[in-house]
Formats: sequence, C-alpha cells, structure tokens
Amino acid sequence: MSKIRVYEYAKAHHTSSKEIITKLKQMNIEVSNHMSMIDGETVRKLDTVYSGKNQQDGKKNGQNGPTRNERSTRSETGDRQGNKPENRTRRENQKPNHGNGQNSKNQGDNGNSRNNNNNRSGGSNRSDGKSRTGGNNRNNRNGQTGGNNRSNGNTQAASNNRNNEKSQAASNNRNNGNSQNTSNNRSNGNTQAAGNNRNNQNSGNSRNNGNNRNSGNGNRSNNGNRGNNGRPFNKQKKNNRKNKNFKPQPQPVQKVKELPEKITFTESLTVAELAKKLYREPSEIIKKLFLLGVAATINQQLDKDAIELIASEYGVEVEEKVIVDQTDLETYFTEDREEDLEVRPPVVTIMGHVDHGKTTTLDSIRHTKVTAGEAGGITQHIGAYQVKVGGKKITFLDTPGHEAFTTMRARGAQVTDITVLVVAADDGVKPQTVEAINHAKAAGVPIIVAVNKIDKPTANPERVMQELTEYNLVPEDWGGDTIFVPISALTGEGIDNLLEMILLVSEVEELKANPNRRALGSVIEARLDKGRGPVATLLVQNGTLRIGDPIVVGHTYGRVRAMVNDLGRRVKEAGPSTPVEITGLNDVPEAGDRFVVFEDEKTARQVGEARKQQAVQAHRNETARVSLDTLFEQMKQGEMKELNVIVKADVQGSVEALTAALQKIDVEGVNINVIHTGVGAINESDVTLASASNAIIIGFNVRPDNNAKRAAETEKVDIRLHRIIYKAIEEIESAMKGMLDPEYKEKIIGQVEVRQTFKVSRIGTIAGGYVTDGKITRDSGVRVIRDGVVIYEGVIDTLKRYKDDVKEVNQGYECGITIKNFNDIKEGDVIESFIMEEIERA
Ligand SMILES: Nc1nc2c(ncn2[C@@H]2O[C@H](COP(=O)(O)OP(=O)(O)OP(=O)(O)O)[C@@H](O)[C@H]2O)c(=O)[nH]1
Repeated sequence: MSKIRVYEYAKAHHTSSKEIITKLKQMNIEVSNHMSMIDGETVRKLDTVYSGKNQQDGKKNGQNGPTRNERSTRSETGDRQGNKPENRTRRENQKPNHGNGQNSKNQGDNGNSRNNNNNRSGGSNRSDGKSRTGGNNRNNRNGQTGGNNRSNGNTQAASNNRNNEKSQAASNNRNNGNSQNTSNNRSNGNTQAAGNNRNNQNSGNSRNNGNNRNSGNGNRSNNGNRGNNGRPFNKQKKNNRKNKNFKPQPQPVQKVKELPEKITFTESLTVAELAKKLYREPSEIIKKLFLLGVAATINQQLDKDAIELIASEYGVEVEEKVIVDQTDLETYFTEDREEDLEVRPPVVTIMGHVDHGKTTTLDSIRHTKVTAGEAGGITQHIGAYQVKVGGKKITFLDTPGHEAFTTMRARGAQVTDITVLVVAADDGVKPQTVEAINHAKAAGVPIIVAVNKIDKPTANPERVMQELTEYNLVPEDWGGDTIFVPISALTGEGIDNLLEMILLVSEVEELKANPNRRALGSVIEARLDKGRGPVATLLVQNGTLRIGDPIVVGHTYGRVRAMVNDLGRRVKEAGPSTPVEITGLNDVPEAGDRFVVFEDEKTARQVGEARKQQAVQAHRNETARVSLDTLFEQMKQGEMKELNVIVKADVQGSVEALTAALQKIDVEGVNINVIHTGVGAINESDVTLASASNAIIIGFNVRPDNNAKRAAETEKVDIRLHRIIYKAIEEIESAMKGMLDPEYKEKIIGQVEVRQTFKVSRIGTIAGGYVTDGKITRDSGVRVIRDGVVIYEGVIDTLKRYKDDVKEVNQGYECGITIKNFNDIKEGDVIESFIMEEIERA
C-alpha cells in the first residue's frame, strides 16, 4: 500500500485522526499530526487493529459512524440481507447524535431502541405478520424504485402510506430549508407518538436518526416508518451513485452546499468563519469540536491545529496563507537554491586615515585597469566602478572612507564584501585607521591591508604591520591570517598584487548570486539631475536588472528608463555586483536604500506609495534606538543580548581604564561589547558607527562636536558624558539592572511680586504678594530673586489667601507666603515658583 495521511486512514476506517494518532503512539510510531503521512508498513499494522475493529464496531456499537455513503451501502445490504445489517447501520448512525447532551441521551435510547427495534422488527414480523418481514425488505426496495408506498400499503393502513407519501412529498420541499428529520417527524407525526418527534428533533440533521425514530416507534407504525426509511435510503443510494467516492456530508435532499475542496486561512479563524468556509452551520462545527474535547463558542478563535482537525473531519484540505508584508523590501531578499547560484564579482570598499592615499589608490586601479581594458570608454563617476583582472571582475565603491560605508550599513545595506585598509607606510596607524578597522569588524567584512606609499624613502611597512597586530590584524608571515600588500598608489607598484589578493579573498568568501531572477540591491548614490530627473546608482546584488523593469527603490518607484554603466555606456541589463546609473524614478532615493524589481508596474507603484506613507509615519514616530533609559526594557523583552558601546575620552589612559571597567560589568544576560574607542571629541563618525551598530557612546571628559550633536539628535544615538569613571560604570550597571534613577527637570511655574511684608512673632516674615505670572503652589520650590540675583532657594512654609491655607494661587490674585527658614524677604523681591518634573524616558 502506498503512503496515506493519518486523517485519510482515519476516514477510511471510520474513526478519528486522534484515535489513529494515539494508536500509532502505542505502537511506538511517531506522527506529528493528522496530516502526517504513514507508510504501507504502518498501514498494515493499523489494519490489523482496525480491520477487525471495524467489523466489531459495526456489530457492537458503531460509535465511529461511517460516511453516509457507506452507511447507505450498508443499509442497502441490510435491506437486502435482512434486519441485522440494517441494525448495524442504525447503530453506526449514532454518531451525529453526539452533538449535545440531549442527543446523546437519545442516542443511547435510540441505540437501545434500535436494537429493540430489530428485535421488535423480528417481533413485529410476528405481530404484523407477513407485512413486516417481507414488507420491510420490500419496502426498502420499493422505496428505491418508488413503489414503496404501495408495498407499505399492503401491510398497513392506507392512511399511513398516504401520510408517508404526503410527508415525503412535503419533506422534499421542506427539506430544502429544514432537516430531513423534521420532515420525517412530520410524516411520522401522522402515525407516531409525539415522543418520537422530540427524539427526532434532538437527532439533528442526520437522516439515520430517522431510522432511530422509526425504530423507536411501536410495531404498528414500523411499516409506515419503514416506508419512510425506504425513501431516505433510497435517496442515499442515489446520492451514493452520484458520489462514488467518499463524500462525508452529502445531505442530498437538503440544499447544503457541497464541501469545498480546500479552504485557506491566515493565522486563525473563528468557529463562525470556519463554518462559513465549509458551508456548514456553526453548530455543526461546535459539535465536532466538542467531540474533539474542545468546548468552543461561535466567536472563538481556532488555531491552525483545530482548523486542520475539523477540516480533516470533512476531508477538506487546509492551506494557511502567511501574510507577507509586501512593502517590506527585505522580504524580497530571499535565499536562492544552491544550484541557481553563480560566482559574482566581489564588491570592495577602500578605507583608511586622511591622506593615506585612498583616492589615489582608487584612481590608480581605475586608470590602469579600466581605461586600458575598455578602450574608448570615458570614465564617469557614478559612485562605483568595475575592473577586469584576468577575466574576473572586481567592483569598487569609489566613495572612499568608512563614513559612506557605515552610512550605507546604517540604512541596512551591507554591500561591501571586502575592505581594503589603506595605511601610509610613512605615517602608520592613525585614529581613522582604527575607526575603519572597527567599522569593518562591526560589519563582519574581511580586511586586506594595503601598506601604501612604499615608494617614499621614509616608508616603514614593518612598523605598520607591527602597529596593526594590536588590532588583531596579523600578517600571514607572522602567523596571522591578514593579507598585507605593499603598494605605491602613486607609481602603481603592487596594485596588481592587491587586485589578485582581492580575487583570492573573494574566492575564499565564495561570493555567489543568482543572475536569473528579478534584480535586488542597494543604492550607492542618488541625486536630482536637472535634465534627467532623479538619477540613482544602483548596485545589483542579486538577479539581473533590465531596462523597463518596474522597480521600487527605497521610498520611490518607477520603471528603469535608461541604464548607464561606469564607463558612461548605455546598457540593457546589469547582473550581480554590477553598478549602474538609472533614471525613471519618481523621486530621489537615498544612499543605502534597498531596491527590488517587481513583476508589474502596478505592484511596484502600490508598494512604492505604501512605503512612502510608511516613511512619513516612521519619521513621525522615530524608531527607538538603544539608550540606557530603555536598555532594561529591551533586555527584559529579550531584544538585547549585547550592549554595544563606543568609548571616547580625553586621554588614552582614561580610554583604557574605562574600557576595562566596562568589560568587567557583570549583569546576567547581557554582554558589553566595546566596538570602538578613541581619544578626542565625539565626532560624527562615532555617531554613524553607533547608529549602524545600535550602540551607545560614552564620553569621558570629552564633548560631542556640533556635527556629532546634530547627527546624534537625528539618529537618536544615546551619548552619555561623564567626568568620573566610576559614575559612568555605575550608570551603565544600573541601567542594565533596570535601576536607573528617574531624571528630573526644573520647570518654572509662576512668579509672585512681593508688595508688602509683615513680621509676625513666632511665624516670621510674611510676604504679601501678587501672582504676576503662572501660579504658585503649596508644594512648589521657590527662589527669592532680588535685582536679578537669586538670593535664596527653598520651599514654601505656608501659602494663604486671606486667612485660609490654600493649595495654589493663580495669576492675578494676591496671597500671603512664608518661606521655610527664610525671613529676609523684602518688598520688591520676586518669588519664583518651580516644580521638578520627571522627564519622560524615551
Ligand atoms: N609618494 C606617494 N604619495 C602618495 C601615494 N599615494 C598617495 N599619495 C599622496 O598622498 C596624498 C593624499 O592622497 P589621497 O589619495 O588624496 O589620500 P586620501 O586618503 O584619499 O585622502 P582623503 O581623501 O583626504 O581622505 C596625495 O598628495 C597623494 O599624491 C603613494 O603611493 N606614494
């Protein structure tokens, strides 16, 4: 036997998936849920249990009701073979009755009555004579052919048959809206006791309950009932013929909609929603859930498991639709299958200290390689260029420096594969060299060191190597794994070697992309061109970009109108790692923005417009960066595992002391990671790095310069300034423990002009004043200002209006004030009232 799903097996064996799963567990066969596949072997094992059990079920209790088709088949057999199989059918039909307590009771009764009925039918044979035994079978057969009534008529009162006739006719009509049972009830009502009718009502929709009903009737009415039964059975058969294969809910007479083949949902469905999708009454779903041990209300949300379980009960396939945020461009940056990947050129950024030769190196590479290789090309600055070395391409971002690199990274674009760190051999490691190292390390990008200016007589490459070992950049010759290439950007010496090394590292990095998909990548730079409109240099990071592609770039969108490469040539397509300048966007994007090509322009426009809206909204809300104030919250929510810190101080000694002390802080769950240290003022580069790495900056005896201040404000970077090391440590530690004291800010709330003073023994000097501005409150702090100078600061002792103590006095009113421990108040003094307000933490 081939593989089969648990629920299919359960269906086929008239049992619940749950029971099969339990049974399998008992057999030590693990299945996760009802959708799990079971193999032939397992099926055989199950068969040993269920094939026997089924028969028994059939004989003994029929708890696991068969599908109706089966039921009808059996009843058919029963009809042909005699009472016993019919009896089985009836018992099996108990299942639908489980729906509510009353029903179950009835079932029990019915079950009994059914049995009894069989007995009775035997008995009835006796009592009714020929009519019953023969009549029964015949009836059923007749029922099939439509001659039922007549055969019944032979044995019973004609009126009964007529009733049946009528009732059936009526039932056919009525059934359109109601259950068959009801109709049966009515027909039975003519012939039977009212008690039956109640049973019928309880029985719910199932036709089989009709049997029960009939069974419950006295012998006298059995014939009539059988007549009734005959018809439904008959109908069942017709239905059976229609649906050869299993159809769990074929209520043929009712206009119940066919079950859908498949239903879909996202996240969850309420019982009512699921019922609607399955074209079933919610009560039916609630019953099923009840049988599965879940007491649910109509508005209850069902989880995926419950939905699948219920759907499997009906044999309906379920598909969960995961909502993808179409506007999140990151979701399009999906992994490719290994077999679709092809090697792509590395993207290289050149970093280093001022004047160490970054630009000269970039120019040197470009001139020797680009112009020589691509004859006739007029190099054009588009923010990046490609060179060919031995048939392999390398892409250089030609905005040197780590600022651009980190700005891009801060915007989520990690475009660089390899960093070339240019260090002048005559100058050695300088602050920006260290910054560059830290920026590259924070981004996890491999570093190749280009020791530049080796043509200079003062060049000392050894010293550079020595100094860099301090930053874990150890040359291979010295047992490390960093590639050092001595070059002279000016003379071109060593440039070829540098390029070779870049290719070597890129090979190790196994840089690959899939050229056969819609393009995705990042913006290198963008500007507004007077003639051409918005112009953006895009770096294709995956896929192939083509002219005419509908595209979303950051918060802009459009269609790629024209593409120009770094040689100023028009191109029709650009593969992975290729920089191209495009036009056709509706607005100017920003460097570091992501771009994604869409299938059609409509979607691109929708996504682009939605992103624009979001950007406006986001700008209003401003994303929360890590700050000491929110650190504890983020730690609690498990968002922070590592606190990135940048340390800037006045002297190297302080930097080291502070760094060492920070690293010793031991608070469970969070590590402190000092990503960059430096001597001197906090600069813009520190802020960009902090922003890109979600770090906080600690300044010791240093201040941020104006650019840094501005950048920190816009980027929402938390800068903490200290003059005492242990205070800095304490602050971080308490922030990590969630014990940062609230911050207070003074707020001046009013001014009182002293117009008179009264000296009262035992009380002191009372100032008779007039509130000229704002108000003064009983609990506010006060400052006594005389001739623009604060002469006393304290708190109010009493505040009165006439003789009454008051809580506050507003502008335009007079009041009497005494100040605690201060009696030197004079006419003309101004009493300033203030309160300390807690600053809301971001
Ligand atoms: N002798 C010698 N001079 C060099 C070499 N490389 C660069 N220079 C000189 O060093 C100076 C600075 O070079 P740049 O390429 O502008 O340095 P940079 O790192 O780009 O400088 P910034 O753009 O200011 O950060 C220029 O005068 C270059 O001519 C070299 O290999 N040898």
